[in-house]
Amino acid sequence: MYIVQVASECAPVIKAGGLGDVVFGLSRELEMRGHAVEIILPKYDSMRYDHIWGLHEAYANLTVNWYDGAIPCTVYCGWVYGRQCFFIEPHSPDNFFNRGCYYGCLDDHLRFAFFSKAALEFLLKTNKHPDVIHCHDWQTGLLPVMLYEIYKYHGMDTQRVCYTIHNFKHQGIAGTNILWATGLNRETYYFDYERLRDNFNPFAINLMKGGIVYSNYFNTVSPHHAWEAHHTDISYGLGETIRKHQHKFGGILNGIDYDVWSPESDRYLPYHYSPTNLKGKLMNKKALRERLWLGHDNKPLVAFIGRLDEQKGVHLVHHAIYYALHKGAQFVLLGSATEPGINSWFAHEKSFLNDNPDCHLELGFNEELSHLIYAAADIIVVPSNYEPCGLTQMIGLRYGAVPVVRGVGGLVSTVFDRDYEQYKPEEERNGYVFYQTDNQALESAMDRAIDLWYKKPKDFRQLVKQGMTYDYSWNHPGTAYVGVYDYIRHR
Ligand SMILES: Nc1ncnc2c1ncn2[C@@H]1O[C@H](COP(=O)(O)OP(=O)(O)O[C@H]2O[C@H](CO)[C@@H](O)[C@H](O)[C@H]2O)[C@@H](O)[C@H]1O
Repeated sequence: MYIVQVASECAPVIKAGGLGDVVFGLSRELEMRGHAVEIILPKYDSMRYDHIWGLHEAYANLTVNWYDGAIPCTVYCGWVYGRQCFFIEPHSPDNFFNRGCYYGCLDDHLRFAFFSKAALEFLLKTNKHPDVIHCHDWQTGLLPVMLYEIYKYHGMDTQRVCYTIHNFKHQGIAGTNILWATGLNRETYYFDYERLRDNFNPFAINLMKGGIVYSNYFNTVSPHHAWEAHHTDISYGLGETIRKHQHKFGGILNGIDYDVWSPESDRYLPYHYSPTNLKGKLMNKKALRERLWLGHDNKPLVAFIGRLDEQKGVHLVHHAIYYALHKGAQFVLLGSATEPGINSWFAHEKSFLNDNPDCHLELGFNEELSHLIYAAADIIVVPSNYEPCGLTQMIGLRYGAVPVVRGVGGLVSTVFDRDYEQYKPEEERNGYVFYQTDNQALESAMDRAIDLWYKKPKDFRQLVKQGMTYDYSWNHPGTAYVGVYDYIRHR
């Protein structure tokens, strides 16, 4: 099969969060299975050019109609650890992707609507005929709309679209100017509840809704979150639309790329280790402590890695820091906040805890450091309010950091409580789960994890090993996505 991924991120060259990991990891898995995969991305000025090999101009004069005029683009091609990527660079005073950031601009919906259109235009002009176009999140929600309403009539009539939703919270709520910009035009036609009109804001269109309505199949990133999206209000107003299109909706659990995330071979780790030899893990812990000026007492190291926002349960993350210290553990946080309030809250905590030898808060995005933290940590906390899948608990498991998670979304499908899991035998349990959103719930799970580390180190090590032997690679999800692609291709 020939598959084209169209996304706003691909790790490690463009990574703001888990979306980047998924686009890269899934593409690698598909290629290993013999499928041809190409990835189309925006050419941001701020992406990590040091992770691209052989970047060269692939298509010089791509003209993309935009409002009444057109924007010329150059398309570059390069390899990101073996994956063939095309980077679209528009040339216009809008400067869509030269903003020193990936997201967070007032005209984000225009930037990514343009990108979606340019991706289709590129496929058309270069005579590429993928069997499946796989789009991700609101940024590319308009792609299937334009494919079926415009590009189908220019010869792109065999392409099928799989649309994956990684986060229902961000839907791309936009004005109808998007319709005029992209050439979809017919405002009354699209501004309909059956098509793009937002279910709650009667004056706006919803790009994610467009992706749902027009794709051949759409999914979120774990079966449990698919259930939540269907039956609870976690889909942020899209429940009605999901129910209407439930015949083509599913949940596929993400994997993690074991070529990138393996303590046996991780290129960022000073010491390698495996479930049968954990000595290297201890040495990484020492290395991290030295790097972050932490004390070397015999204490468990608790970590949090992730975006600092409401989704991740920031109030519980904050409580986890102080509770870990209170319980005689160390705490390392690596996180970045886009919301100014949360950013200054954690910046304040950082300066408050600056001289504490048992705590380090690193605010910002640092891929290299994240690997060392996973490898050094004994426990990783993921107290999310909601979590479509969650990669940090899966990476934590792989690196021997016992996850303490809130029982929502994909966390439920991947972490099984050592003491209370009913459906798994003891030797298949791998962490701790709590359900409520209050401090006491988190404390009860952290208590159990930290107490086991102190009081029954052998049992703790056993739990670590059980987690490390779980298979959360792309193997199973790869099969599931190929199944979906095959299904939509032959329907
Ligand atoms: N400050 C930092 N520095 C370095 N690395 C950092 C970092 N903050 C986060 N990361 C890394 O980014 C990834 C985050 O994974 P998550 O599952 O938390 O994704 P996120 O919530 O962004 O995305 C959404 O998409 C993913 C993928 O589908 C879903 O798993 C998830 O539930 C959904 O919310 C991990 O690889 C983590 O190590």
